[in-house]
Amino acid sequence: MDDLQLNISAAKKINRNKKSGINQKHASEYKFLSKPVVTGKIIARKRPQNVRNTTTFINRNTEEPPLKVAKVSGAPVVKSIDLESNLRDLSENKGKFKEKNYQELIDNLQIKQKPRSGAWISSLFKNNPDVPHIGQKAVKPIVEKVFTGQTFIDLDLHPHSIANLHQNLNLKQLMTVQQNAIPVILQGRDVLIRSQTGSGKTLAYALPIIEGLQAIRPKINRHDGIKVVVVVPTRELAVQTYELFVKLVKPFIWIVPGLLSGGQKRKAEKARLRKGLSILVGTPGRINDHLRHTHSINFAKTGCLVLDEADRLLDMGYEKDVAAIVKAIEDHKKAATYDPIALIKQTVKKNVTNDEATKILNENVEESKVKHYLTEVFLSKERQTILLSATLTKAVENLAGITMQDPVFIDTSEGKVLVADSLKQHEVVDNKEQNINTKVKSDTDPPLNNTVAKTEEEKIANHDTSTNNYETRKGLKAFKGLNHLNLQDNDKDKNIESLVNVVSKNGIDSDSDSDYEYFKVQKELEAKNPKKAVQIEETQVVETENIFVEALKTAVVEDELVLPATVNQKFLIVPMKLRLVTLCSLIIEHCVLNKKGGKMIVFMATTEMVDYHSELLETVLTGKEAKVKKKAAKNKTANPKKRKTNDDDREENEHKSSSRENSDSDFEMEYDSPEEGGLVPVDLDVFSLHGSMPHERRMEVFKQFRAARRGLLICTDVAARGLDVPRVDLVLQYCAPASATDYVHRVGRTGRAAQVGAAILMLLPSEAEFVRHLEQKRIRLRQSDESQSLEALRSLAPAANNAARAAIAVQTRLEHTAHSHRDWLARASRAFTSWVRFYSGYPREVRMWLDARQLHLGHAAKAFALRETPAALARRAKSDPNMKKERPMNRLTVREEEEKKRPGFPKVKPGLFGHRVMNKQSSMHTASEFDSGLPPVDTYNQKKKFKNKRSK
Ligand SMILES: Nc1ncnc2c1ncn2[C@@H]1O[C@H](COP(=O)(O)OP(=O)(O)OP(=O)(O)O)[C@@H](O)[C@H]1O
Repeated sequence: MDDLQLNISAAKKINRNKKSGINQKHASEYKFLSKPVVTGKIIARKRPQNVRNTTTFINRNTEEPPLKVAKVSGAPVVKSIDLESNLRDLSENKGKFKEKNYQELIDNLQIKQKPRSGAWISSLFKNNPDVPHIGQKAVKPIVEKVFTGQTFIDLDLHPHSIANLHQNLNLKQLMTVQQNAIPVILQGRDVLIRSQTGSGKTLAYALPIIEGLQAIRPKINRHDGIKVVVVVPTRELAVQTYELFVKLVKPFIWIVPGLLSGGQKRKAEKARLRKGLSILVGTPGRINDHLRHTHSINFAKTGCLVLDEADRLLDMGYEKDVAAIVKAIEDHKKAATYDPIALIKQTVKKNVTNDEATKILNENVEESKVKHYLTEVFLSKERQTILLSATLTKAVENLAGITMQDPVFIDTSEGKVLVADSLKQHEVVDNKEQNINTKVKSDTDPPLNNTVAKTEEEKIANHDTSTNNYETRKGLKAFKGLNHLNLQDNDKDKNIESLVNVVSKNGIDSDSDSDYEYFKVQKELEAKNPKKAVQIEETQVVETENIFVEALKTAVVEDELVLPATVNQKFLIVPMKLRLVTLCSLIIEHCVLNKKGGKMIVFMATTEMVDYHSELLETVLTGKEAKVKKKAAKNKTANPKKRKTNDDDREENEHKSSSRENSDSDFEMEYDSPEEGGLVPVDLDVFSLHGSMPHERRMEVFKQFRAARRGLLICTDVAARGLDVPRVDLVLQYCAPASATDYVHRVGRTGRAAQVGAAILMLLPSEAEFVRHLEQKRIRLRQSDESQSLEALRSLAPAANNAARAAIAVQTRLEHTAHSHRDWLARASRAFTSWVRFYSGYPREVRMWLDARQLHLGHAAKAFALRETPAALARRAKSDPNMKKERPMNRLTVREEEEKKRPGFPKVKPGLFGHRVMNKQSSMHTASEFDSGLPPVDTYNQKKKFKNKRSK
């Protein structure tokens, strides 16, 4: 609306100058009109003032210095008269427009005013809300010790592995999670690991897996089938994990890791699968796609399933794919006939008799007994499951209940180093049974819980850290010396027996021991007879209640979050209109002025925001704009004029006129001397990453940013999980995260492996209390001084004599760039609209602090360098065919109708955890991370058919 007002004034001035040529008033007296509120009411009030000023305009001198005059940006005079008369109509007939949408009329008028180039009244520092200084509460953050002081030699590992770690990975000391997890994984146990970001979880599971595989005799080869499946949520993490496996198998070249995360066509991946892999690393969508469409993928020999970032994998969008993978492993293993003699004969690959094969088997069993039980798991029909994350959710608890047997829970936070072993259940249950028995005898005996609490296991479950270290872990001691397979077999038999008993009692035949079958049966029972179903639940509770469950439940309920102590966490409260310039300032300060060369990650809410901001910031800060303009000019001369629609013509003309104007200076209205608004380009590498980018580009960006010594990465939450980019020393959350968990993972991209890092959370004044939410989760942040936040811009606009003027110069340039072409404007509007949508979709848990109703959308538009009203922007977005309207789903691999029918994990877990589990809504509203990245198979076949037809 500023612009509207400004152009009206200018239009009048020109008309009247033409008529009279008399000057009575200086132009500067009317150039800084106060900003009217964007409502019809205000305009109606303002209008008579302009009418009264008519005489002054008539008497204006035509020879006013050009620098002081607002530019009309190519808008023809006739247009201005139309506008003027329209406005008069509006104001004078205000009462008569009842049935029309008054706001829309204004917006339409405003749209006709495009483009708003040239002179501009900056309101960057006007009408901003006060920045609250909320201080900080005394929060004692949970601290996790990263290194233990012990070395890899202290573990029972192959000497080649240790040498490889020293020489090729330069790793010597053990991290806490590695020290605790490696021995347990080597035992072949199912493990759930929680440990802070950057604490070395990947090596904690990869190293023992390689150890278990290399010990198999005769040596495995790639034709022996997929022994290990590692599922991770993003393609970048898949590449990273695969690369670690490649490094770890160097001394054991017969183990072949493989990657299924895109980058290649389905055909190439199929060929790789046919050739054979020992370890498969991939994203859920991609693996699932091959499960559906590639015959050579088979999990019959899979002895180990790893779900990294388990809580993320259970978000909506991934859950069904993960469920399908777990089911496939179970089904393939069930269908396979386990014949060790046949396996030996196949592996040895020469004609051996059965006796010889038995001899080899016995020798190898002897050999493997000396080593790890994990090796035996690989040779059996069993499966080890490893779940990992820095944060736990109820969905993970649920998954643990479904997929794990006798699991161990390892939590390395705050000296707890909790290792809760479910095998203690038998003792606990025994105690309970004893108590129940005693209770029958005497009602005066102490209650059950009191008795059990005295046991060692209960101490562990209650997080009694005094006795709870690695040495005193009863679970492991209890397990030592026992054959894992025997234990599992016994337990399993018991469980199956009880299940089958219950099931047959209820008249349903099932010989299945799979969790899925169990739940299918359970659901059917529930539907038939709810009471009987409850009976199963109760039976299960008594059988399986154990310290693992207790410890996990406590961890999920407490939901306290751990972040590396080496990260300096701050929050910065910035009024909406100043957000974009503050972002520029922080980037300059960190990536340009920092002599050491900073590497920074900026998290934004949507893919459109990432695209737009990375382009805009690169253009404005590095002076790329000039180069682009030159290129565009060249193209224009080279390309013959195309036929255009009326609309196109209009926009083209407007664009031309704006370019003409901008050839003088962009900042005449802001400064006495035009050069004050000039920006000095800086040397900055800008990268962008989000889930909707073409796969090759994504990988390229990821690898380039990893290798870069300095630079800026603007990304969505797709980069928030697991990515290990060296030397990232600042993480800026430009948009508030959707949960405290997301906050932790974003911050976790810095301060990895005990390195120093910093994290800034940028909040609006209305969002300030979000910090309290984080403090409740034991996250400590300090408030940053906002008065200093624009200082760095002075190096960008050296002629500006203070930070505020520099900010105005930068904002003006940003706005100018955003309005320099209709493509820019379309991109900006898309970004703005996607952000508004994102904002109104914050999960309920955080909506009280991140409340869309508190937003001033007019100010928000300014933060996107836009000059239009939110209504006009919304209309533009509505008519924009490129604007994504729906949340992405796994639409490339699975059709929508199919998707609805696909079973996920059961939502209600009877027994162990006994409550309803709702998976958290994914925060990646606009990312297509869930896609496998492969085209639908039908299209592929159709193409083939089409080609065949044509060739005939
Ligand atoms: N023993 C070790 N000594 C030194 N550095 C290590 C050691 N183990 C792992 N690292 C390094 O620590 C960094 C973080 O490791 P990793 O990516 O496995 O962390 P993470 O716990 O999986 O993090 P996130 O939760 O973010 O996924 C990596 O750069 C890795 O090379």
